[in-house]
Amino acid sequence: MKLTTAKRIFVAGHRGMVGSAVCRLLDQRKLEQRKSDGVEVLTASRSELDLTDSASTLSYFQKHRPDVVIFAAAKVGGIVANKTYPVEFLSDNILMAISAIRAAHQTDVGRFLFLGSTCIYPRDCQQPIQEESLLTGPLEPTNEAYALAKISGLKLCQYYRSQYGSMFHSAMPTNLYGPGDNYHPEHSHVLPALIRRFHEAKLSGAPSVTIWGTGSPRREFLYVEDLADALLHLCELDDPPDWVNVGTGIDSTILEVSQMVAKTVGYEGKVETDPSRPDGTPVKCTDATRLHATGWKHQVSLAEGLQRTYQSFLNETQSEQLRSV
Ligand SMILES: NC(=O)C1=CN([C@@H]2O[C@H](COP(=O)(O)OP(=O)(O)OC[C@H]3O[C@@H](n4cnc5c(N)ncnc54)[C@H](OP(=O)(O)O)[C@@H]3O)[C@@H](O)[C@H]2O)C=CC1
Ligand SMILES: C[C@H]1O[C@H](OP(=O)(O)OP(=O)(O)OC[C@H]2O[C@@H](n3cnc4c(=O)[nH]c(N)nc43)[C@H](O)[C@@H]2O)[C@@H](O)[C@@H](O)C1=O
Repeated sequence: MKLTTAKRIFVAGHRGMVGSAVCRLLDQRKLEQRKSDGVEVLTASRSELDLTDSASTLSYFQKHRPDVVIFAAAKVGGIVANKTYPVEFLSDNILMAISAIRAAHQTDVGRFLFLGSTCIYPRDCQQPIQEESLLTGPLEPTNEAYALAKISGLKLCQYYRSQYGSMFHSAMPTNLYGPGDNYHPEHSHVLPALIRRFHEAKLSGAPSVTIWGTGSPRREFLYVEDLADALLHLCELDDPPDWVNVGTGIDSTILEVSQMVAKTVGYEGKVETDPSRPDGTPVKCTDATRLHATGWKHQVSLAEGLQRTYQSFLNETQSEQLRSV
């Protein structure tokens, strides 16, 4: 089953940054026009469907019978949220993955695309990170819980595919950013945290902004609308990889990235570091060879993506829709 032949497409986590970008892209591609042929994009808020509840998840799948599932629901957060709440990051994410993947099998879903993260790879694995590095060494302690849940989801998809022939496969996105991100000062990822902090410093005229850690870790960033495009592309492949990195192959230090954010926001003060805060993985950059071999490459540079994200941050702040949870 391919996306373009599906009648019912379930986007799990449609209110999140990734799920909402996938829904916007489906809409742009006029899948809505196929409504006359009975094509539907299915969504369910958490109050309608708690995906950690396997019985409710199975009944939802039995009732709505999706053909294709893009699974962008998860408990998500930055380095401090992951480090502080390992119980929830492991248990919620593993329950969601197992409930949904099993329900998909039990209701004959034609394609299931699971989303993991590049934090599944060993902390000190060879760079750039190839898919083959999975399970070759210890995980980064700050996100071990989340990574274990994501590895389980990826492996469960792979096992259903090999044991039952199900078209279940996974994408491992690198660090993401873009419209609809979470701007919580402590729990968010680095880019939304810094956009907010530099913006507030500009407004208050603060002489300096402090970033966490030493500023030396290297990270790769992908604009969420590029990710949405990659996910739809993967859903069209006849024989997709069991799991594939989705990234740009380009990384920068956190200090360099913070200077880019300052420039985007128009902040002219100093940038200071706080080494008492965790650095996490020293380097995390994907090898995008497997992805490129499927015929997909990112389009949006970090400088351009930051401009677009800052604009959406300003719009979200003005309309009081800023997510900060
Ligand atoms: N953001 C990033 O940098 C990266 C994200 N990813 C992966 O991409 C996917 C999407 O992440 P992102 O969009 O950033 O995350 P968000 O936090 O923005 O969105 C997550 C979505 O999952 C929903 N959700 C959480 N728990 C439940 C539950 N128990 N039942 C039903 N729905 C639930 C949330 O619902 P509600 O709106 O009600 O809270 C929300 O809509 C995740 O799998 C994540 O692991 C991978 C790499 C990097
Ligand atoms: C996507 C990925 O995201 C998480 O891993 P992470 O890559 O470490 O994510 P992060 O965005 O929170 O931090 C990146 C770097 O940036 C530095 N940093 C500076 N200043 C701020 C700051 O103000 N906030 C944050 N969060 N980080 C900051 C921070 O110290 C670190 O060195 C995983 O837990 C897991 O969720 C996962 O898969």
